[in-house]
Amino acid sequence: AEKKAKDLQNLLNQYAYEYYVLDQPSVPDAEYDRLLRELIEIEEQFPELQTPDSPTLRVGGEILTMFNKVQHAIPMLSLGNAFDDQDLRDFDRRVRQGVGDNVSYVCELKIDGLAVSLIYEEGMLVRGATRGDGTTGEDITSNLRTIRSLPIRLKEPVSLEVRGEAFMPKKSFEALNKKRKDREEEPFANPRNAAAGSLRQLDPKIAASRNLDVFLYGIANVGDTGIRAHSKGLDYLEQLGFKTNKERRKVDSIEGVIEYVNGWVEKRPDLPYDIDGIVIKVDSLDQQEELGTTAKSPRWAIAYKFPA
Ligand SMILES: COc1nc2nc(N)nc(N)c2nc1C
Repeated sequence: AEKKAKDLQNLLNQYAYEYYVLDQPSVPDAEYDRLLRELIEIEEQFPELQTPDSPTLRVGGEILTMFNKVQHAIPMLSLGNAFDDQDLRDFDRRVRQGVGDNVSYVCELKIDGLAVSLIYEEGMLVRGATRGDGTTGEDITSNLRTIRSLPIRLKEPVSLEVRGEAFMPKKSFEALNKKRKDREEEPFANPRNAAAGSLRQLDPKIAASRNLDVFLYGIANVGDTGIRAHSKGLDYLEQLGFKTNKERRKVDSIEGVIEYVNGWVEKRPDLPYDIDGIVIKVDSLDQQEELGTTAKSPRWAIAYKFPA
């Protein structure tokens, strides 16, 4: 039974990775469900065989009485805003005054969800938290564990902290609100509120039922990895098994940024999730360090906000 359980855990985690992270399932849902039921039976019979990263744990554990407060060793900053092309050109001028004209930017979709911090030790998820006020957040590990696209065990046994945005896809939002209306419950105003409401539940089974998703967008303690470009950091996150947003693009001028931004103003409604803007970051980590941060925000990044 031990080998059977191990094989099933690994196989099901691989299937879930292909389905939720790569969006390229290799087996039909019925096959996944059949194998999962088999594993549930084995683990019920031999509880000691249930590993911390067993797929049977994705449905949520015991109900918490409260969320513990946690401190962010590295503050989770907020982003300065840009509202038009001129703001973007001003940002670019400030950057080039600081680090010279040889600058590349990474453009990323700004997902309209909830910023989260995830700490892994030797490849295992040990803590997930909300941003809170940037210094103090809430420990919502039990809820974040239920997000199928978030790895419990990384592909390499590394220790690091990553940041990203947890969100509810539009389709899940519409289905959830339909169910709430049928039950005469108050519908959620938008997917962001629905995601926040789901992650604030003390019962992880509720979060597990809400089809939440997450895109990781940065490494907090990147110094330890030896990576020197943000774009390489995102590639590294993918190698570790994280889900990153594939629409990102590295450009070599603010003109390239403006072209990318204007392109997404049109294409925004076609996305399967809400975005409220575009985040633009200096790609070189050396240049990021040279520019530094204010008390609130990095000088090397800006959020272009779409008109509400
Ligand atoms: C570097 O700091 C940040 N980077 C980000 N990147 C993306 N894609 N989306 C965000 N919401 C975001 N937020 C912050 C504070």
